[in-house]
Amino acid sequence: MKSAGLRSVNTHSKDANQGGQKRKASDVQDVNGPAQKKLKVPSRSRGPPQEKQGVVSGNNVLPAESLARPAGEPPAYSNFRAAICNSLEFFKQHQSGVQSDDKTATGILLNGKTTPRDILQSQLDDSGGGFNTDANGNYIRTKNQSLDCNNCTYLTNAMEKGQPVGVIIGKKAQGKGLYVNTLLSIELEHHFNVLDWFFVTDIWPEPQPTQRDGTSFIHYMMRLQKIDLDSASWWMPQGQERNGMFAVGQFQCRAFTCNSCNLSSKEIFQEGWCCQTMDCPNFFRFSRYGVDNDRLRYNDNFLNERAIRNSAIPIGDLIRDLPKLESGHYGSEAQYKNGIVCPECKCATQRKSWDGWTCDKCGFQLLMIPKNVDMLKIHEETEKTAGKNKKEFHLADNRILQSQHTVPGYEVTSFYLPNDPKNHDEARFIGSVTVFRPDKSVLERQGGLDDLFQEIQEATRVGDVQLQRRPAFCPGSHMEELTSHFACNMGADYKFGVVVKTSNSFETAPPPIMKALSRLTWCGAKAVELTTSHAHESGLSIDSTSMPDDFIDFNEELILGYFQESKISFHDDGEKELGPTVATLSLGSPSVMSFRGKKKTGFGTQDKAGHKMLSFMVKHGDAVIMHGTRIHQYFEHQVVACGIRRFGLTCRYIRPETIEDPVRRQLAIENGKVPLYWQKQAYTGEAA
Ligand SMILES: O=C(O)CCC(=O)C(=O)O
Repeated sequence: MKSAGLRSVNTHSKDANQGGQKRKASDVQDVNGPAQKKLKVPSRSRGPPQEKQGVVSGNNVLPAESLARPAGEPPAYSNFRAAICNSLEFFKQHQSGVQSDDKTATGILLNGKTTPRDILQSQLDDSGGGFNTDANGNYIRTKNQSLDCNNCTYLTNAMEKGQPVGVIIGKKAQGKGLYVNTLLSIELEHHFNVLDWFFVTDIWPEPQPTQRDGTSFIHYMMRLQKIDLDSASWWMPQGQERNGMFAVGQFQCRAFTCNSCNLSSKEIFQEGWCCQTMDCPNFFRFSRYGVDNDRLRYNDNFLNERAIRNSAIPIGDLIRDLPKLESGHYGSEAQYKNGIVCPECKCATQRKSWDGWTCDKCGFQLLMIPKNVDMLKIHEETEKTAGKNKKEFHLADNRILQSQHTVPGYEVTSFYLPNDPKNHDEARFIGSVTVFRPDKSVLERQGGLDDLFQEIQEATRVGDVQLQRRPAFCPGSHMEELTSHFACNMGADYKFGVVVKTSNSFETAPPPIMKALSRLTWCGAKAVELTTSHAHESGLSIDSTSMPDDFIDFNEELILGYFQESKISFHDDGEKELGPTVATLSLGSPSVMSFRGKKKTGFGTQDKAGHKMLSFMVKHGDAVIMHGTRIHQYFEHQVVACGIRRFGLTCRYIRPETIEDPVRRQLAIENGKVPLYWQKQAYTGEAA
């Protein structure tokens, strides 16, 4: 989708500096009790994107200085669309302009005029929407709009029910770095701004003014009226707060019945009455001769009439209360990943930090450190997930080969992933995925994996492991999206799609991180040994360049923390810096891991990835080892958490010789060294 918000802009703004200022201790609220630690905010996310503002007048763009100051402040705002969508109950659409619940609109986003006749006043919004883009990416109508389209259906249902609809106003790009809202002539300080609650009073079709290419299409328009007619509207220019405020009954718009279709239509245009029933022969025929459809103007009685909302649907809070940890909750249930509206400055802010929220604008902090989850809860979740995933391993492609290995304390299963069918004369298999499933004693004994889960939870609770959500898409732009999971990197730097910056070396890493590294190093080496010897013994045709016989010790660990409903979507670990083995230890809630062929390979198509070829449940304590660089060329994997608290600790080998910058290269070498103390207590498996 070509969208204004997708434009990438400079992040070093005036706001960014304000956002970075030091906070007083009194600004920190702690929903758990007294504050135990300060929140850590990813430095790049402190400031909203910089933008210039202006107003469009005819064909000219006037500078922001020519705009009036608004009469008040929006009840919530943000420069990031995702922050708005995450923080508000009534609007969660990251792409579309209409939010619905049970096919009824609950919120809309207006980015400016979508039809030439769109109007936004103090108590009224008359607008349309729904353009297509032509081959050059220009917004243009290419067909009549149908009342059956999703958004029309949601808005019609909202009109029939008298549903309160929250309205947000945004800005559109009008040139490089210049953003405007063509509906208002006020200076909008923020990119997305909540207006108020409205309700839909009318929906009608109208032929839109002729486009540049000479075409004109029918489009549905809607009229929304502010619910609270008594309060002044913040978006009016200063000094004009009360302009356009009318009472019910003060104006009345006439309606007439069409003598052809027998249906009533309002007299909405100054040019006179016309029938607004689409399939009526009199549709849009004015009794006056020579009315120019391109120059129609709405009738004042239509604009100024105030309707009564007849509905039992309660008007909710525009802004939700700050979250409180409910009793019986652990703090990583899905709702605690929602954003908040800062109580001090009203900036909508996402939860970026494992331990709470820090306002993007003023730095206000709200702590909510997740409580440790016990094993009983994890067992419950595991049983529930196992009930839904009847097969331990789901192989949906017979080109994958499965083998079983005998290892004391573990059930070990390997899957050999096939070569891309496009590579006709090469090896049959290019990589392996090996799952180590520990038995009860490996999990439960002292110092076992159950204990390790408690240790890692504790490390995140006290701040020894600081997990953060980072930008995953469109970093720095209004459409920036954060990862679903929280991450922290230890050892050598791992730079992938999402940059996880760190100075944590293995020297200073907390014990659970080093214990996980030690176990994964053993699992990684064992998986390589088992799969290569099995392949040789069985005469499997494998690509030994992709899956070398030798295992290289890991020098990096990425810790991912997952709340309920968190996931890591389909991706690969194919960075050129990486060694051939990637090993993940799963602690806590179960999850489902899936592999699918990438698009442009013989498993998918030119523009679509293939189906899921291999899926399996990953339980608490399982280690999954991927061995083979070409796995990441042909396949991608995803992991979906099925519970409230999961950690995925993934170790890799970063090849220092691939790091060009000598300082970073040396740092990677130093940070990735395993201290002697930990080398001496390396995990060596379970006794037979
Ligand atoms: O959390 C997990 O189990 C897997 C994480 C992963 O896929 C990755 O770090 O690339």
